[in-house]
Amino acid sequence: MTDIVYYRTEEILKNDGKSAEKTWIIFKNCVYDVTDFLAKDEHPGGIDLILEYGGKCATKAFNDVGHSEDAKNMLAKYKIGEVAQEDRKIGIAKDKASDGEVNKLTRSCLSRITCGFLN
Ligand code: HEM
Repeated sequence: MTDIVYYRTEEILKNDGKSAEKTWIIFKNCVYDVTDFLAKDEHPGGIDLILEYGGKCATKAFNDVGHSEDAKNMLAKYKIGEVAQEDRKIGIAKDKASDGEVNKLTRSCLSRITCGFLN
């Protein structure tokens, strides 16, 4: 089993797709490097919508659109790690839409790995 990589707020924020080449977004306390997805230019909602959340939490925006399971599966492929525990309730990582979701004790191991995508 691969160890989970935890990222600090400071590092996530840097990868905003503007000041850095990489675009990372946070979804449900997990970190996704969506640089390659953006390079493909295949997002039906356009690149700019995603870039707006570069380095930040996109959970609410992503959920509000009502993305399909296909979209969630697509996103899952870009996961690179999780937000560090100590940063989950502060700053850009503050994630009201999914507070503590990754670590809910009632979740199965599988759901932790998939970041809740399967339930
Ligand atoms: C990298 C993460 C994302 C992936 C993989 C993704 C994927 C998709 C996919 C596959 C669709 C087609 C409809 C569907 O299957 O649900 C879609 C539509 C859409 N997405 Fe995303 N999306 C992402 C992030 C976002 C974000 C952060 C926003 C911000 C609001 C957004 C806004 C939209 C909108 C508005 C549509 C509808 C476009 C239309 O119908 O014209 N997406 N997305």
